[in-house]
Parts: sequence; C-alpha cells; structure tokens
Amino acid sequence: MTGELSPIDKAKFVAAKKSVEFVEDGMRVGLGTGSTAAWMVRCLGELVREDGLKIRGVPTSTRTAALAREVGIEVISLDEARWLDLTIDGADEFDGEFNLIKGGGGALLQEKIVATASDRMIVISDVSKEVENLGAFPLPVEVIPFGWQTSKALVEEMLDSMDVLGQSSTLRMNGDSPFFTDEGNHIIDLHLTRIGNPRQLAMVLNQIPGVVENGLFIDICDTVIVGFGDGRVQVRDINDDSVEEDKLEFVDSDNLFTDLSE
Ligand SMILES: O=C(CO)[C@H](O)[C@H](O)COP(=O)(O)O
Repeated sequence: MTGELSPIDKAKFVAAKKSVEFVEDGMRVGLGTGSTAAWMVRCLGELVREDGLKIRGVPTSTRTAALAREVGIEVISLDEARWLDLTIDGADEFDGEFNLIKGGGGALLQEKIVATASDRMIVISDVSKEVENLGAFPLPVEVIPFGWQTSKALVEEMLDSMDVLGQSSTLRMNGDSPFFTDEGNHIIDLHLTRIGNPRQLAMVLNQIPGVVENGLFIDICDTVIVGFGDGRVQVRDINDDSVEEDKLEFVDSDNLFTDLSE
C-alpha cells in the first residue's frame, strides 16, 4: 500500500514513523491532528499492540481521539494528564527558528494548549512545508461565534498597522455553512503571503476581543522531523542545533491504513 503513496505522503509517513522512536514506556503523549499526525497515531498504535508499549495519549481533536482508540492507545484528557512528556504533531509551515503555522485542520486551540503543556514538542513534516518566512499558508485565527464579523473587522484593521503582506481574510466554511471547531468556535483565515514579525503578530492577535487563539506557534517546537519522498528523514533539534539523518525503508508491513476491524 505504501508503494502507491505520493512522494509527499511517503515523506509524511517516514517523518511520522521516525517520530515514534522518541516515545518511551510510561510516557504521556500529546497526539496531534492532521494527516501526518494520523500516520504517527497509527505507528504508535502498532507499537502498543505488537510491542506492548505502555503510553497514555492526550488527543488534540475528536478525530484524533477516535483514531487513537481505534488503534489501541489509552486515551486520557489533558486534565487527567496535567503535564505531558512529549507532543508529536504536524504543521502547515515551519521556519528556521521552528516557529510554526498550524490549524489547517482546525484544531489549533487544543493543539497549542497540549503542545505548551509538554516537556518537548516534535513536529513531523514533509520537506515542502519548510519556509524562509511564514505566511504563504493562510493563518487561522479562532474566534467565538458571537460577533465574529466584528472580530474579523478588528483583525483586518489591526493588520493595516503590522509588518505583513496581503491582508484579506475569510471565514472558514464547511460546505455552505461556517466551519465549527471542536470548541464550537469559527475560524477566520488570514491571507497574508508574508509575516515579517510572527512573534508580534501572535501577541497582537490574541488581544482582540473575540479572538480565542491564533495558529502561530512561537518558541513551542523543540524538534522538527523532516521527511523526504525517498525515505530519508532529518531530525533537527533547536536546543542543541543538531541534525541527524536516517533512511527508512518502505516494506509491506508498513501498511498502516489497513482497516483494523477487518
Ligand atoms: O495544524 C494542523 C491541524 O490543525 C495540522 O497539523 C496541519 O494542518 C498539517 O496537516 P497535515 O499533516 O494533514 O498536512
């Protein structure tokens, strides 16, 4: 099955597969959301079922919670865990300082809370998401439904005074209806093309009434595992500036998309 994957999916898969090497017995692990994180959850489930790995997972969305249970991972809430050893999650963009844009899948609020409550955050990504400047990917901003149009207007007004390029914003939709996050909020996507000062923008956005959180993750990620379509992976760590390389093989047993109920 992995033989049929596109190069990007192969890159996501090897990044995810490499990341579970950092998970140890007894850990409380934050489980990210998105297609790369779903590979990781499946790889972890395989270790739980076949190698007896004992972990407890804190999912960052209802989707991830359902998948984690399906693959055999014990799921607990963040309130039960309080603090986590490690969170592994995907990202939409990352820069050279490991600042991130997240929230393409709409789970940025729980993702940011869970990652911040972790000793270490590992981001798993295919190489196409590495950028010099954040901003080409639309920046998600989670707002409460009450008065969301006013919040949107306030965000646009604020952007006029910021070091950003391009300033349109759109309400995220789910077909003909507004998208709702797991927390019952909406998402405004900011189409900026280039963010000059992500740290400042992240702080200013969260001052606007109605804004719950934004998708800029600043100083949260410790390690990025970058996957390539040929099976190579790079483990880059911001704390000791190290880069380690490895190459993973695609073998038939890597068919982690098999329906577990079959
Ligand atoms: O932030 C996220 C979800 O809110 C995801 O991590 C991000 O969108 C990357 O997704 P994918 O792994 O499917 O490319």
